[in-house]
Amino acid sequence: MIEVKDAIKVIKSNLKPKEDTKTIDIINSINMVSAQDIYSPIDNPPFDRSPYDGYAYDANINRNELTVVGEIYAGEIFKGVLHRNESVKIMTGAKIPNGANCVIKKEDVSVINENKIIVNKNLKMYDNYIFKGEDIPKNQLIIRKGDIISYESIGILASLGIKEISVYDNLKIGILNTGTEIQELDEILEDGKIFDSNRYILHSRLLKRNIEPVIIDKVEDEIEELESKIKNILKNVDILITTGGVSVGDKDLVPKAFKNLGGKELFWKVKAKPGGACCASVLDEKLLFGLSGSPHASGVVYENILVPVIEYMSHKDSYNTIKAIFKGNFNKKAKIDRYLNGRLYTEDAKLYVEMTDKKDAKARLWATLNSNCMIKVKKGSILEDDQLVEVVII
Ligand SMILES: Nc1nc2c(c(=O)[nH]1)N[C@H]1C(S)=C(S)[C@@H](COP(=O)(O)OP(=O)(O)OC[C@H]3O[C@@H](n4cnc5c(N)ncnc54)[C@H](O)[C@@H]3O)O[C@H]1N2
Ligand code: MOO
Repeated sequence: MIEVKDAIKVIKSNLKPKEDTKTIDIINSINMVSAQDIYSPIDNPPFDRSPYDGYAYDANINRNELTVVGEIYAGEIFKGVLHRNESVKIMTGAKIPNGANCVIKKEDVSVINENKIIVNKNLKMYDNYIFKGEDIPKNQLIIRKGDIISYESIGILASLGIKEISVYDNLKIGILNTGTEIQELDEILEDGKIFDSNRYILHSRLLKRNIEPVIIDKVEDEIEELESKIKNILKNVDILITTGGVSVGDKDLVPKAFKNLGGKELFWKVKAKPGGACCASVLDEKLLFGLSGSPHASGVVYENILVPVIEYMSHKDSYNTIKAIFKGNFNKKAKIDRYLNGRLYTEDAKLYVEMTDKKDAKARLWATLNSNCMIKVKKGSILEDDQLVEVVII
């Protein structure tokens, strides 16, 4: 039995981040990890432009009455050159014409007629003037290899005309739900059987992290069939996650199957409550991870061990824990770290967390319904009202 942090460590030391890359349209790149440094190929903005609707002119005027010699809208250009005491009516975003070096807002002029204005403010050169490349100059490093693509970075890429980028390929993950008792949702529930909820929870958990499982299958508690399914799935995945069959029962065959197939066992059982029943092996640089069949227990291990591992293998690092003020009481001491279903909420600009399952019954799915986090109770401790607690964002 090892600590959660050591479980993560031992997996990381036996597996490398996935190096495969692919080139994709930026529209599909949200939350992907860039596999390249990206430099700006152009200046942004690509030309000197006006920040206001107004009039562009040379600030070195020698009178405040100016002749209006033309008008430019955004997207258009003024072909001539402005002379002193001449101006051009200009709209926000339009290219500032040659000869002009400032823009006066429309509100700051008196219009005499179509061809004449009086400027009511003294502007200096480059007042109200946006320079070419002022936002992002050409050759600027905008995204580093390893950066997670955000919608802001997608916006910047688009503004620079970059349509495709190279990213690390998604991890290929397979799900294998084990158990003779589990049934498909469209079957009639037989006596002694249950519907397979783990598959749906796990699939959704992966989707939430932008990972579409490549294979989803189920298998009864029969060692040969189990081994053969695992073997087949492994051909196409980087990580295989199983649920069920990892404890000490006669039909808890998953650790045995991993071993029989030649997997190197990294651990069996971790110090977490619930979730202690789980196992991990590596085989051909792939991770075989056996989660417990119990839905909350498997969620604890998924969020606290698998997420950091998945993030690591995806070149990310975002195991999120924060501190919040605990509301309520929890008096059960345990010899190992415990994880409670919780709900974070804010009140008067403070972050609070409360339990969603007063009984902390590990098998209860209901308690997970309104949960948005897990509350960590360190071994040997209890929780008191208003104390600060560590919370894992899920
Ligand atoms: N003698 C002992 N018995 C058990 C121990 C122990 O230490 N000694 N540990 C208990 C704990 S804690 C847990 S957790 C479970 C872990 O069991 P497994 O991981 O082997 O999982 P199963 O036995 O296959 O299933 C547990 C539970 O979850 C239900 N289940 C299974 N698959 C699904 C699914 N796809 N969807 C919904 N529910 C599922 C299954 O029917 C069981 O009720 O072992 C304890 N026993
Ligand atoms: O070990 Mo079980 O996995 O506590 O719920």
